[in-house]
Amino acid sequence: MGGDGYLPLFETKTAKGRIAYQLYAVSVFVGICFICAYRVSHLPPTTTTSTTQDGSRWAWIGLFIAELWFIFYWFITQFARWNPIYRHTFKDRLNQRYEKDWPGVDVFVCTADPTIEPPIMVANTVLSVMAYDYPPEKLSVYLSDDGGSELTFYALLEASRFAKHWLPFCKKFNVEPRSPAVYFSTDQSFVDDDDPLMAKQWSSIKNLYEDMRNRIERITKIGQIPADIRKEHKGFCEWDLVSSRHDHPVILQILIDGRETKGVEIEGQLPTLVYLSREKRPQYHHHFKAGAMNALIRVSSKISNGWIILTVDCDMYSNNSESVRDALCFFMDEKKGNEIAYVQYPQWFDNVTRNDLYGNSFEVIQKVELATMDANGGPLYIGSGCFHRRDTLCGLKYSEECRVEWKKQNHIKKEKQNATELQEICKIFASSTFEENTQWGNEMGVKYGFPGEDIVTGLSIQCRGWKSIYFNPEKKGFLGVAPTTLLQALIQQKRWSEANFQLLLSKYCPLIYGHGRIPLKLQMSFTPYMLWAPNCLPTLYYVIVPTLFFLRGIPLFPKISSLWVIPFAYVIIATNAYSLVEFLYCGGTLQGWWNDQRMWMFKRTTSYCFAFFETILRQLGFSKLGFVVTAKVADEEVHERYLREVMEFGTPSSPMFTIFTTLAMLNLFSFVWGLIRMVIDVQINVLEALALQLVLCGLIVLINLPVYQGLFFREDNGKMATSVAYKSIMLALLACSIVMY
Ligand SMILES: O=c1ccn([C@@H]2O[C@H](COP(=O)(O)OP(=O)(O)O[C@H]3O[C@H](CO)[C@@H](O)[C@H](O)[C@H]3O)[C@@H](O)[C@H]2O)c(=O)[nH]1
Ligand SMILES: [Mn+2]
Repeated sequence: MGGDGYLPLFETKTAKGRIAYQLYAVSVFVGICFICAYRVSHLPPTTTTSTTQDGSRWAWIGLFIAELWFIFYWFITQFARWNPIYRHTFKDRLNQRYEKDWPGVDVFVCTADPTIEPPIMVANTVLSVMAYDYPPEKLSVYLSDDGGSELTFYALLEASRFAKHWLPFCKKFNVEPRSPAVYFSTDQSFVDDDDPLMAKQWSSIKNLYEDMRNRIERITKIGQIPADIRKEHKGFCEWDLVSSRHDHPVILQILIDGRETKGVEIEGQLPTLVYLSREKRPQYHHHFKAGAMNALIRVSSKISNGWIILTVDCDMYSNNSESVRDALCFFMDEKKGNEIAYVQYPQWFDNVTRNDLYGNSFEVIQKVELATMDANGGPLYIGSGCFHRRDTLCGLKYSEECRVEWKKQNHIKKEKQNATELQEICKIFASSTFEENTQWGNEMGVKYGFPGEDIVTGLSIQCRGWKSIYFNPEKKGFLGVAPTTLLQALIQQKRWSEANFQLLLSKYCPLIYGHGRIPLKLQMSFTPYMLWAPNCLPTLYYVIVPTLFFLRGIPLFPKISSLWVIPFAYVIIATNAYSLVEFLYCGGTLQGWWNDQRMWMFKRTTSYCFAFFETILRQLGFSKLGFVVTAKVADEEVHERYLREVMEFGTPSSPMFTIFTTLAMLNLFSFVWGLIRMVIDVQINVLEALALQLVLCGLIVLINLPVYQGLFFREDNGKMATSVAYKSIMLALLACSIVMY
C-alpha cells in the first residue's frame, strides 16, 4: 500500500505506571548508597584485642563484595525493566490486503525421545499446528525425531489419518484450541441442542480421537510395532536399517503431500506433513536440537521452502489458530516489516498449578523483561513459539534490498518430482556428512556448540542488523509442559544458566560482539541472564557466612538501635514489596510469590552453581557439552503430589539436594541456637548487635519449611532420601562445630 492511505498492520503501546516504577528505582538507589557508606565507614579494624573477632574484617569485606555484586546486578536488571512495550495486531487489515497472496509457512516440530516425550503428545502438537487457520497448500509441518523412533513415526502416521477428520471439523465449527487432547478434555457443555449437527460430529470425532489415542498409547506401551501395523505403511521398512537411535540412516517420509490438490478423501485439502529422522552416526557429532533444526531447514527448502519458519518444541501445542496471521502482521507490514527477522511468542505452560510450586511460569520475565527487550531492540529467540524469516535464519545480513515483495512470494516451489522421488533426493540434506566443510552451525542456520543454541542464534541475527518482535497476545499462542519435579526444574535451570553464562564467555558475548552492531541498551538487557550462573557465589556467601558469624556472636550488620538499619531495612522491604506487587500484577498469587522466592534460592545455590563450575571446566576443555531433555511425563504418584503442590524430594536424588538441605540445616541450627541464647542468657547487647543476622537466619528457615517437612515429617515416597538427610545433617553439624570451637 504505502502513501497516504497507509494503515499499519500492528501498533505498539508503552506500559502504564512507569513513573511510579522509576521513582521506586531511584529511591532504592539512594538506599543502596547508604548501605555502601555504612560498609565502608564501619569496616572492622585489622588489629583487635579480643580473639573472638578473628576473621570479622575479612567476612565484612566479603559481605561487602557480595552486596556490591547484588547492587550491580540490580542495576543492570533495570535495563530489562525500565520501559516495557506491548504489541497489537490488525489481522482484518492483513486479511483484506493479502486475501489470496499468502506466503508459504513451514512449521518445525522437534522431538528427541519417545519415553519422556510421549508420541501421543507429539501427535497432538502436530495436529494443533496443522489446524492453523491458514490455506493448507501454503502450510507444511515437519516433525524432526531425534529419537529415531518408529513409535513416534507411528503416532505421526495415525495423526495424518485423523487430520482428515479433525481439520475440517476445526474449521467448520471454529474450534479452539486445536490440540484434540486439550479440546476434548475441557468443558463439554457447549455441545447442546442449539447445534445438533455439531453435537453429532463432536461425538463421532471424539470417538475417533479416543480410538487413535488408545492405539498409540497401547503401542507405545508395548514398545514396538506389531507386524500387522507394520504392513500398513512402507515407511516402517526404513527401520530395518536402524541399529540404534544413535546409529541409523536418514529416515524421511512425506506422509501428506499437500502440494497436490487432489487425493484427499474427506473434505478440503490438508497441509503437507513430513517425518524426518536425520542420519546419526557415532563418529559424527549431531549437535542436539540445533543440528536437528538445520537438517529441517535444508530438507524443507527442497520440499516446500516456506518463507516463514515456525519452530516449536513437541510439547508446545498451538493454543490459538490465528497465530500465523498474527505473526504475518509484523512481517508483512509495509513500513516496518522488512527489518523484522523473527517474532517470538512467550512460552506459557498449561500444567502449572495455581501457586506454581517450582517457579516455572516466569511471569515477570515474560510479561515485563522480554517486553522491555522488545523496546530495546528485540527479544531473545527462546527456541519455541518463534516465527522466523527463512532467509535471516539462514544467515542473511540486513540491507534495504532485503525488502520482500510479498505478492510475488506466494508461489510454493513446485518440484516436478512426486513425493517418493523427492524423499530420496532430500535424504542427502539430512545426512551426517552433509555439513562437513560448510558454514552450517556457524554462519548459517542455528548455531552449534552452545547449550542454548536459540539465544546465540537470535543474538547473531540481531547483530546482522535485524530487529525482532515480542508478541504476547491475550489469547496465548502456545502452551507447553513445565517440569513437574524439583529435580527436573533444577536441571532445566542448570542448562539455561549454563547457556547464558557460556554466551558471556564466548566470542558472541553481547557486550563485545554486539558492540556497534546492536544498541547499547539491548546489549545491557542480555547481561542479567548471562550473570545468572555467577550469582551463585554471592548468594552462597550470603546464606552461609552471616549465619556462621552469628553462631560465633560476631555482628556483621548494624545494631538494631542504630540509624544505619534504615537503609538496609528499606532496600530489603522495598525490593521485596515491589517484586511481590509485580508478581501479583503479572497474575501470580501470594503463595506463588513465596514459592518463587524459595526456588530462587534453590536455583542460585544449586543449578547456577553447577552451571558456573561446569561452564568453566568446559571452557578449560575438561567437560563436554550435553543436552538433558526435560521429561514431559512423571509417574502417577509423583504427578498426584505435583497437583497437590507437595515438593518432590524423592529418588532419584542428586547432589543438588544435599547442598540446599545442608544450607537449610545450617540455618536451622543457628536459628535455634540464637533463640536458646535469647531465653537462657539474656545478653541484650549481644543480641541487639546480632538482630539482623537472626532475622536473616529466620527468613532462610522460614523459606525452607518444606525442606524440614521432607526431612522429618513426611512418610510418602516424595520425602527426602535418608542418605541425603544424613549427609546434610552431618555436614551442617560439622560446619557449626568448626566455627564454634
Ligand atoms: O538432541 C536433542 C535434544 C533436544 N531436542 C528437542 O529440543 C526441545 C527442547 O528440549 P527440552 O528438553 O524440552 O528443553 P527445555 O528446557 O524445555 O527447552 C527450552 O530451552 C531450549 C534450549 O535449551 C530451547 O531449545 C527450547 O525451545 C526451550 O523451550 C524438545 O522439543 C526436544 O525434543 C532435540 O530435538 N534434539
Ligand atoms: Mn521443553
